[in-house]
Amino acid sequence: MNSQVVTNPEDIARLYRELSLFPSLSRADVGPVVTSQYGGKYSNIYTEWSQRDLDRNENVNFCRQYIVFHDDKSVVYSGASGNCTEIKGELQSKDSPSGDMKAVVRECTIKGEDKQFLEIWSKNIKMKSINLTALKKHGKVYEDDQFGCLVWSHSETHLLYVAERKRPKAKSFFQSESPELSSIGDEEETVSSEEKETVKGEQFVFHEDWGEGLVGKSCPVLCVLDIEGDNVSVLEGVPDNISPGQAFWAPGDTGVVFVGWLHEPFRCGLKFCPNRSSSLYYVDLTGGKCEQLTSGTSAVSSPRLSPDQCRIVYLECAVFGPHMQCSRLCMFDWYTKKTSVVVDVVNRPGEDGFTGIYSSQLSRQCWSADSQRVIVSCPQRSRKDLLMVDTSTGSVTSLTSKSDVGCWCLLNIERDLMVVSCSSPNCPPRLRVGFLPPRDSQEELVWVTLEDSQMLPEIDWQILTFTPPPEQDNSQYPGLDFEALLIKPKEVKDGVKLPLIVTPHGGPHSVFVADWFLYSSVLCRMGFAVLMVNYRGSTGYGQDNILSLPGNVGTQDVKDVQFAVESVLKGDEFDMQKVAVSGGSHGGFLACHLIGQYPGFYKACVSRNPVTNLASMIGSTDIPDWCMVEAGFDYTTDCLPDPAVWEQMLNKSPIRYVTQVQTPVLLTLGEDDKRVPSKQGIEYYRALQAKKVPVRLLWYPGNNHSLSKVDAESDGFMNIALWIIQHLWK
Ligand SMILES: CSCC[C@H](NC=O)C(=O)N[C@@H](C)C(=O)N[C@@H](CO)C(=O)O
Repeated sequence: MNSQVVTNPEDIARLYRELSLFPSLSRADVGPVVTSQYGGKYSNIYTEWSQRDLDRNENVNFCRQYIVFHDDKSVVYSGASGNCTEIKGELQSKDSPSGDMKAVVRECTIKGEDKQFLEIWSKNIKMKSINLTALKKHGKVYEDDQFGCLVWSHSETHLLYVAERKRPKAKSFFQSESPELSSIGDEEETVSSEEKETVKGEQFVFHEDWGEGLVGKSCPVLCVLDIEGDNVSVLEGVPDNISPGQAFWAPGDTGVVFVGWLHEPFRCGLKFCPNRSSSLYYVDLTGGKCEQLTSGTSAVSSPRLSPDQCRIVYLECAVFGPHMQCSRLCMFDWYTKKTSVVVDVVNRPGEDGFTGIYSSQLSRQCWSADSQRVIVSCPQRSRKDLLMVDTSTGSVTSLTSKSDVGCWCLLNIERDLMVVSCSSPNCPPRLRVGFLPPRDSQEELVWVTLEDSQMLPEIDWQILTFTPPPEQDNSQYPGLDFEALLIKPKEVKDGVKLPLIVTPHGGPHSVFVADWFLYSSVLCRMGFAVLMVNYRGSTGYGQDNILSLPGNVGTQDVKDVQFAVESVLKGDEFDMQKVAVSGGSHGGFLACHLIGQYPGFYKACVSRNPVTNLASMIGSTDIPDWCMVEAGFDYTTDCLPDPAVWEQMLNKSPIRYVTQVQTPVLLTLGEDDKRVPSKQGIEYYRALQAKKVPVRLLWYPGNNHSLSKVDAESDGFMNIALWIIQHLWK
């Protein structure tokens, strides 16, 4: 075999183990400014990381702190303060604004029972530990990014968080009454309040939840802990037809502002679906009155209050339609009660290259100290950059587009000190800080690295741009181009042609930005080139690019990927007899389409939780609207099955081409997938078996759509790598 590919399973596992050690940055908090008696200033930076632990088969979370000496506008000196500490059992934590206290929502098991506590720490003492489970005021606390929050009031006397609404205990009509609780004769009835609330016949009522990644989360409620009084109250006044989340204290702690998602007539999947009907609301704490602050005709998310507590920025996009779209950055003026559009949707990027805002979530803190600017990290074509938005002019300036780093994520900004994670396909995440220069200043932004990582010199990467041939241009949205990330070994022995693994992303409205990808990095270190295709329909290229795909899935996206592959193969770097395709979800849809529409071209196929039949998916997925929209139909909640629609859906699905498939297929399915039900993969599996096409199915219990638990991710990688090797060199 004239190649330089690592094929020994032990060597592959060693490479995976080595590269999986690199942690990812999940959070950073900036502590208060401390001034020494000599006038020197410093702030503590608290960071949280996540790392795969293959031996414990879990993702381990840990924190590390740093000290940054500064003069409020530049970093003078910085360094780590102490080593890492593993974080266990902490669902949420948040320092108070002054930094004097820290709140922690902790989950622990006592005598076999899961319990949740809300702890208040001050200096070196745990001042309070409130047993939320015993209080029985609500269900489990929400720790997710969709609804969850843990917010100190400006006065530092109250804490705001989100939990599941308390559900009355249900019992059977035939359950015998427990004697000590029933009254006999003149004995005082001593029925506990809980017993009084118990309802019969409700044990098996279906409670729909918010779908993939939010399983069991159905009716969130806003909860407030009065720290001094030690009591928890569930906020009243929230309309019955909405699910509240992403809450924070209004100016002066007069009430609470939050996002409310409409959950009537039914809930659909909400994770990665920022197009769900939602509005900003305000509940006044004194009168309990609830006021809707935005129109209710759009989808909003990520409301963020300015430091001067005068304005709220938030993201807005259209309801239904493509699940990820170009967002508007809007602003609500607290005192005039007026909303305005700061940055509108960008249909086609202009001369300045700004392609629009694509983000389902602003960082927890994103305002500059002067309450005039907002920092957004979002995809700009195949990069992810930091954008500075001037909220009074709407101007957008990239702070990082000239950098050779491909991916910048804003973790936090406090008093203009930004904390960021930056990475590239050949460089795992690094932690950097830098002061945002004053408004209208020409000063250069200077980044200081707090935690470096190891650049991998063996990995080379570049961004390729493609213009579809005229016959593949989209007549409704003409002139669109697209890109791909090409990741390949830096050193290639003379005469060796690289094997190529083609990876279209899922979504379809998402994007591969030049970030650190574990799978691609290991495959590259094994000797493969990886082509990660951002076909038309990807986010980050303008709204027209996104809108060009719905109704054309299964053709335009498939042709874009094939065009990119054939363009790359024209060079003599790659071995066109050793090309594999691998994708997940909609990426799996594309992988199955490619092997059906180009029989024999791909020598191996890997498909993770693939969409294989839109018609059979619509009745079982948490995103039925996605099936209709991507097939080219408008969706309404009362739409019913229609044979003509199902025929179109079938025609656009990979299952339609399964009779042409020759390529061996590896399917990896998550048992708990609510997004693309595993029956999709099994339907395709059976069709291949019937055709006697080599097919292998891996089934991962306890895993959902992302297959991101350590066991599925690591076992999945080994099987994918060996499947590709087996069939590229047979
Ligand atoms: C982050 S884009 C997700 C878009 C879409 N959201 C809701 O419908 C979605 O979940 N699409 C799936 C079919 C899909 O392709 N998911 C991708 C991207 O998350 C995946 O790799 O799982």
